Amino acid sequence: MLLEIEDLRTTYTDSSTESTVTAVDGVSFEIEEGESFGLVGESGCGKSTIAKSVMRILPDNGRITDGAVRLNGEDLTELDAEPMRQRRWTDIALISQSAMNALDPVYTVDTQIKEAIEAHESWSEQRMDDRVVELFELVGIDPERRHDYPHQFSGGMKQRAMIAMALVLDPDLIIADEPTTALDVISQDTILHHLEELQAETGASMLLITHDMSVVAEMCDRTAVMYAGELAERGPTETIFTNPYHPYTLGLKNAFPSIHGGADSLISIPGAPPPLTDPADACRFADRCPFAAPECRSSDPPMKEVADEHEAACARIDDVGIETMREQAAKREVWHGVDDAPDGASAGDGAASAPTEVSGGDSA
Ligand SMILES: Nc1ncnc2c1ncn2[C@@H]1O[C@H](COP(=O)(O)OP(=O)(O)OP(=O)(O)O)[C@@H](O)[C@H]1O
Repeated sequence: MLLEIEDLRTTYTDSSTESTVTAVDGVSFEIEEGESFGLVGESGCGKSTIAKSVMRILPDNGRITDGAVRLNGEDLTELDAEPMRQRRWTDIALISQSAMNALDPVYTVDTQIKEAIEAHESWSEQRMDDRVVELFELVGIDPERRHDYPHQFSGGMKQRAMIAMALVLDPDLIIADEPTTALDVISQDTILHHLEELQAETGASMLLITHDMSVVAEMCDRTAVMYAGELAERGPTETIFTNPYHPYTLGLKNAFPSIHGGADSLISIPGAPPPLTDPADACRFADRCPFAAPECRSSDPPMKEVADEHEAACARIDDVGIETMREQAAKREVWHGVDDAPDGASAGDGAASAPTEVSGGDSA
C-alpha cells in the first residue's frame, strides 16, 4: 500500500474567536501503487485540508490532531521538518489549483524547474536540462519554450509547466487538488488527459481532488465522497456512480447529468452542510436527508461495508433497503419534502434552494 490515511483529524483555530473548525474529522482511505484515487465533495468539506495534511503544509493555525498518514509505511505526521521537506517533491508532489501562479515572473521556466531539482539532488546541468526537455515533451509543451518567462505562457501552459515541475523527481504520489479549475474547458480537458497519460507512464499513484464528479468518473479507479469533514462513501468509482449507497451520493447522482439523462431530470439537494465548529454526534447529512430517522440525530454512523470493497456511513440502509432508497431518491418530491426543516431553504424549485456545489462538469 502506498498511502494509508488512518482516522485523520485536522483542525483550524481562529485565535480571535477562539473557535475551532474540525475540517477533517476521522477520515481514512488508502491508495495503492499506480492507483488513481478520487476525492470528491462540495466546497468547504475538507478536501484541500486532506491534501495539506498529507503534504504537511497546513497554515500556522492548522494542526493534525489525530490519526496517521503513512507513505510506504512511514508515518509522515511524525517526521521532523527536514526529513518531511525531503519527502516533498521527491516522494509526493502537489499540483494545486493556483499552482500556475507560483511561477516567479523574474526567472525563466526552466531555471525554476532546475531550482526545484537542485533543492533535492546534485545533478549535472546537462542532466537537469535533459530532464526538463523530457518533461516538456511529456506535458505537451514544445521544449524550445523552456527558456521562456512565465508571462510568455498561457494559463494552460503554466499549469502544464507546474505539472512538469511536480513530476521532475519522479514522485510516488501526485496529489492534484482541483488541478484545472482555474482553466477554460478546452485546457481542462487537455491537461486532465495529459495527467492521465503521465500517471500511466510514470506508474505514480494519484490523489485527484475535485468538486467535479465527471472528472473523477473519467479518471479514477476508486473514489471517496466527502461530506462536512467526513467520508460518506468509498468504493470503486464505477459502483459509486452506478450503485451508490449513501443518501448524499444518491443526491449527487441526481445532479450528475451525464449519468442521469437530460438537464430537466436534474434534482439538486436542498439545504447546505452544517458548520464544522463543534460538530454534533450525529449524521451530518441528517438535516438534508430524506431517509433520516431519530437515530441519525443521536449518533454519527461509522463507515461499514455495503458491497465488495465498498463502504458507506449510513445507519438507514438496512432499515429502508437500498433498492427503496435508490427508487425514492430519484424522485424530486422526495428531496424537496425534506426541506421543511426550520432553517431550510425554500422547497419546490431546486433553483430557489441552495444546490449542492458538486457539479457534473461541463459535459451537461
Ligand atoms: N486557514 C484556515 N483557517 C480557518 N479555517 C480554514 C482554513 N482553511 C480552511 N478552513 C476551513 O476548513 C474547512 C475545510 O476547508 P477546505 O479548504 O479543506 O475545503 P475544500 O473541500 O477543499 O473546499 P474548496 O474546494 O472550496 O477549497 C472549511 O470550513 C474552511 O472554511
